[in-house]
Amino acid sequence: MGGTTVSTMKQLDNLSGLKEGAARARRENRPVLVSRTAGIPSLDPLSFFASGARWGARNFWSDPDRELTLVGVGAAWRAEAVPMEDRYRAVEREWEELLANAVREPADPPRGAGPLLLGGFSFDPLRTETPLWEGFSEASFILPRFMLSVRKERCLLTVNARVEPGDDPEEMAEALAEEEEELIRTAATLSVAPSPSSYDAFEVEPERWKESVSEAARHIREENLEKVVLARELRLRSEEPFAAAVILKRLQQRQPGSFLFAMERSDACFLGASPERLVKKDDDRLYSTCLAGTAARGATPEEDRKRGEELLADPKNREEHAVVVHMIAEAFREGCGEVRVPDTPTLYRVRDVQHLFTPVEGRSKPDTTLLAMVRRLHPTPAMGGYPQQAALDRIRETEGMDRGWYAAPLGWLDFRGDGEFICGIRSGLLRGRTASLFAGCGIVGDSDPDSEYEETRMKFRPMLSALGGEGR
Ligand SMILES: C=C(O[C@H]1C=CC=C(C(=O)O)[C@@H]1O)C(=O)O
Ligand SMILES: [Mg+2]
Repeated sequence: MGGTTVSTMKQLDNLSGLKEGAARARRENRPVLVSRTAGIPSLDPLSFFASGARWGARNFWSDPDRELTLVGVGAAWRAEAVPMEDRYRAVEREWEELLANAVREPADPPRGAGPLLLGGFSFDPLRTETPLWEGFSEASFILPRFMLSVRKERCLLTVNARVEPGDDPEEMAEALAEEEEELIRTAATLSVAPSPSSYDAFEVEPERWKESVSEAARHIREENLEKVVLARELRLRSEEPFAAAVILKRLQQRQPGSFLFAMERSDACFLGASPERLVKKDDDRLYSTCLAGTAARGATPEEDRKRGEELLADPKNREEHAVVVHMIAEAFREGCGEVRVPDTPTLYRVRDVQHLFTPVEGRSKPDTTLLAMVRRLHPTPAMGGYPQQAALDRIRETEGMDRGWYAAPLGWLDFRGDGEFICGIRSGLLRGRTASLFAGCGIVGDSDPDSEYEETRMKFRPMLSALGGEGR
């Protein structure tokens, strides 16, 4: 089959939905979303991501088992919420409104395909905004123009378009078919190969950070605060611009067991390999994970096991962890029935560290939406502290940096209301030749500043290694 025939067929596919959408838009005198999903030959998600540079607004998402990978390119529609309103509800409402009169082909696309938003919220809508995070607003979700979904080796392409009253469906179908053809042709031939790169790194006020840890620990001993997470920043500069696709490739190779994410907003990209799920919704099932309490990996299997056992028995880390389990279990009991929480944590090991781990599950009550659960949970004591408000006040007072989207809820939400959000840790913000990496630690009453500092060093490693090429 020749190239012309293929693109003509695609155009026709798009056309029927777009015609229906255009008629509906005219009739109702408002924009209509037209979304078409179809199987395509196998494509490498990272090649698709790299090929999408021209369209911008790229979003990458992959779960820890690599069962589902989503790559969005370009924006057919955006939901952005202003700080003063309930940002979770605002995004939900705009999404529901857009979906209400949408045309879907097929009507019931498989999980992880069809109309789906990718994006995130900032950590703290009351933060003092700095230029560092320009483009990353308090809520920013994108419905991609083109989205590749890879699920159990199967590739699907979703094409989304917003049809305004008066738009010409034939013109739109032609433009979409041309872009789609270019995107897929480039992705099929391009391969993302990491080349060695180098950078200079400097720590932003490490001594001041240690002092803030001592001060926070004192507060916890003396006042009505149980735990607070304090983070710090590492700033890097390279000769060449940092390339998100290459860094994702290294993260993919080196960080099995972690979610991979990349979210591009204007000329910057926030990306990372986070082991921490905030909440996942699959029909009426809800899942969260409590991940808090950290130790190094061992150089040998015996040493690794020994460190894991010590972590499981360590009172300071168990306390850090227990506060998280208590809060997440509580939030689940409010939003769900049949909540299941194991009594004791186990270990979750990723390349550079091991954590205490407790999974939490429940069945959502009929009116419990995914974003309602995000609102209930964020920030958990693994990202903020406990009690929540007192911890946020302490962070604003002592951390002295704009967290932006670091440690914030990032994820996806589909047209059924299913989706998944993670906590945006083990992450960094790329902008041209500079990168800012972030890492934080749960501080409790007997936290020691030097060991917390060492813990942040370990937590920087996944990103440092991914930014710097082989052997780091
Ligand atoms: C806040 C971070 O980690 C959290 C997640 C797991 C373990 C943590 C800890 O042991 O302190 C932190 O609460 C980070 O990596 O930046
Ligand atoms: Mg810790």
